[in-house]
Amino acid sequence: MSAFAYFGPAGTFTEMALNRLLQRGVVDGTESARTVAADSPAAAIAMVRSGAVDYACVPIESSLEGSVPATMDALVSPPGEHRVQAYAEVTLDVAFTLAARESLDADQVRTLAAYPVAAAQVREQVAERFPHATFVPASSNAGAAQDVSQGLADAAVTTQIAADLHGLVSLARDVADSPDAHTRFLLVGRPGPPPARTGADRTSVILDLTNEPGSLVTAMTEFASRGVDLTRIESRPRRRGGSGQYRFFLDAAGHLDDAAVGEALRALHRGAERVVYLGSWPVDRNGDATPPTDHAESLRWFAALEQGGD
Ligand SMILES: O=C(O)C(=O)C[C@]1(C(=O)O)C=C[C@@H](O)C=C1
Repeated sequence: MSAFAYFGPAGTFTEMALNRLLQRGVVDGTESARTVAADSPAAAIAMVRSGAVDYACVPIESSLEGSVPATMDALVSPPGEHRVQAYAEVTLDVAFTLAARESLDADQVRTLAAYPVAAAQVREQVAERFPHATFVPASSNAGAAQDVSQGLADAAVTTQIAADLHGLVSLARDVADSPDAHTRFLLVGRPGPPPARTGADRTSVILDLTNEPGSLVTAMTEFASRGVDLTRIESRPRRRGGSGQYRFFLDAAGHLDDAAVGEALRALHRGAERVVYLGSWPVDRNGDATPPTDHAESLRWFAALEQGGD
């Protein structure tokens, strides 16, 4: 049996994402899984590092709010600790339920408990439908429902599951400022062999670069010159070692076993101060993950030369 932590409590989108990953059987041990709620993405990942659980499911990227900083910072290993590695991803459509302890008119909603990432995704809709409401921060979408059930706010921006779990009444369903809002989640474990290449994979690395002109351009060129598409580039402060020091999170289309990606990573390792491999895994919703194919052809040509071929 394997244990899986998720950013909880029960009823978050992250729990739904984990359930989807378990149904798909993306790693060993999903048939008899034990799931554990954690207070934050960082707490879920810390449980992986300490060995308390085998995997953690965490949100990584929202289509409306961008990368989730709390998760990115937690993916960076503290000095002296092993890295963590992602093995799978799932993308969920995200629409929120606004719920209260009893049926309320729109102008009776004065305080609205919301996880800040969620508030940012419904701000326009809320201003239109609940013009007198002010957001008060909650610890997660499910936490918002819990707060309302305890009388801490008039209504919650939450998930339908969490509203039901806490016995709340829905005031509005499917609320989102963009109709195709979605969030991508990662399943993170301790280091191991990546899942087999599928031909539609994502590879992720964290780079610490020397602070000198052109170091980021040079790193990105290792991918570009090999025809590898970068699907996400983010920077975060290093938090240690003084202000103005950043690290870079790069997602590339392709797998460690795609020749072009492997070569790019080896070149990065030669040039960067530190390269942390975050894994290679199948892309859930494809569109931008096709690895370059011509590179394998150049390797075949080179191998043939060594054998005396043309
Ligand atoms: O609180 C939740 O329900 C979560 O799963 C977290 C989270 C996030 O942090 O991005 C996930 C999806 C939504 O975009 C809003 C919140």
